[in-house]
Amino acid sequence: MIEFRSVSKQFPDGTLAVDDFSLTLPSRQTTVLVGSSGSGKTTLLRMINRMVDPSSGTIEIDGADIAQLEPVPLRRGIGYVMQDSGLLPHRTVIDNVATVPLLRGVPRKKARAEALTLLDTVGLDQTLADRYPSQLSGGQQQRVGVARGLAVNPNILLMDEPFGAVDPIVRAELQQELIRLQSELGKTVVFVTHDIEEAFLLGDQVVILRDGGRIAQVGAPAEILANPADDFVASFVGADRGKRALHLERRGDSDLLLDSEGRLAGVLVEPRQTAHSPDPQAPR
Ligand SMILES: Nc1ncnc2c1ncn2[C@@H]1O[C@H](COP(=O)(O)OP(=O)(O)OP(=O)(O)O)[C@@H](O)[C@H]1O
Repeated sequence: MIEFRSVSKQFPDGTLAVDDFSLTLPSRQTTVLVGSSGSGKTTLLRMINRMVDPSSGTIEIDGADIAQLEPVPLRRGIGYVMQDSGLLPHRTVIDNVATVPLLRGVPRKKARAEALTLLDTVGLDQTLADRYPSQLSGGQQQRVGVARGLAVNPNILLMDEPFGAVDPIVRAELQQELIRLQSELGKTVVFVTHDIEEAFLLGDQVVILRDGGRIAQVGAPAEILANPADDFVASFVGADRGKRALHLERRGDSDLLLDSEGRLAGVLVEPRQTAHSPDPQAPR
């Protein structure tokens, strides 16, 4: 579990990127931070692995205040996947995936064997192992980026617009791949996007941000769709309602969450009926 408590970040030039942000991110679930450009998503993500330190407030991982942990080992134990894959251009695919395990002292042969297995995990043919990143498609590069993020077998996987730079078809494939991976691996995923459809597709918990990392609404996709907290959220989630991939429809006594082809993606359960399900905001 990751817990932000009254976290703010002001950069030296005075920009208040995050203003008093508090949130619990449950273990083994995907939390998606979604908001427009400059709303503080990347800053929030980078505070989890101490690439950025808060100006005030605390962040805990499983009860440990990360300000008390050494940044480098902390960072090496958390998977991080970025938009441009962040691969080292002069290293082969296999060496890119094995980089962090090697830095952590895993013997070379073992690190490479594990990296080969990870290529399978992310749906890449092992024959690509000896290519350089420039010899791969954008989608393949992103898969290598995900494999690299998983290489240290982290409990936490941070993903910063990982599918933002690929075309829509490849993007849809990568999204499905992540859903499959997550159902197998059960990581605590924190995913940043500015695409609300992607947020609803991938998120167990979706956090809609205004500027300054202020939370406009947090909840499961169906809850947000059914009860947008205010006009800001309503317009954010309904900007292209006509083409919406996921939408709610009332059938009899139930609110059903349907995809664009009318297939059932979920059933909305009223909060009062979920007394036994955990409240994602409740401290645990
Ligand atoms: N190193 C920095 N120094 C000063 N200001 C910064 C720095 N990094 C980010 N900011 C500012 O902090 C605010 C939040 O930035 P951040 O990158 O977290 O937003 P974001 O929601 O991830 O945006 P995007 O979707 O465009 O990536 C912005 O106003 C940005 O200009």
